[in-house]
Amino acid sequence: MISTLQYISQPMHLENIQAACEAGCRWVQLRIKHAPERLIASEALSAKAICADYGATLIINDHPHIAKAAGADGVHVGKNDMTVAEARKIMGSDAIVGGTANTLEDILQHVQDGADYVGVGPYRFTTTKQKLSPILGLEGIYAIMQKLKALDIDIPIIAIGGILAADVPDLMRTGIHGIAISGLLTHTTDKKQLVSSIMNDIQLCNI
Ligand SMILES: Cc1ncc(COP(=O)(O)OP(=O)(O)O)c(N)n1
Ligand SMILES: Cc1nc(C(=O)O)sc1CCOP(=O)(O)O
Ligand SMILES: [Mg+2]
Repeated sequence: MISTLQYISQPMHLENIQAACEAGCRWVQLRIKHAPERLIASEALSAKAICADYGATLIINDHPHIAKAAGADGVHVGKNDMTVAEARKIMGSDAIVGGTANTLEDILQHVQDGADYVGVGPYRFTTTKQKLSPILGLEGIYAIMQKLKALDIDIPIIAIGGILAADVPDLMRTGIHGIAISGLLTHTTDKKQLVSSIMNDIQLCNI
């Protein structure tokens, strides 16, 4: 089952992951950019231990070999990484493999490659990721969801990029499965309140 609320980690990764889990988030993506692979591998092992304590799913960004070695639940790959199909070969059929999309065509490719979910963004401008694809906004995400519906394609779509708590109801009404947040949760003091109010909004839109 793909969670409807996903936390994407930021520096002070282990502390932030612990805090996200403590606040009630049960899906974590370890996203460490521009660091030696041995450091990412060691952080992945520690992140795995934290997530195991909370029964949280752990996804490793960009690095299927590290994900597999750490016993993570899955991996997320984007345009500048290996393909979902290549990542699947490394991770095996039981693992979770997610891919990034900015267009309907990207999504269709990931579906063909056997993705379990697709992260679609950016919803709005964000400084968390460099070299952003074109901003989709609510209209862009809605248009993509309508096209998927017309094609009868049912894959969990996770919106990402600059998402704020107030965006959640409108975003969920486009038909997406859930959202991924990074800066919002990282920089919020009352994380428990934020997570529970977002989860509440997500649930209300699923009734
Ligand atoms: C859920 C989710 N969606 C999209 C991304 C972005 O992945 P990618 O395009 O590979 O960019 P980086 O995160 O590697 O900078 C993601 N990580 N998670
Ligand atoms: C990791 C990532 N991928 C994106 C994409 O558009 O593919 S946007 C993004 C950053 C998400 O962090 P925040 O919630 O702080 O904006
Ligand atoms: Mg990537």
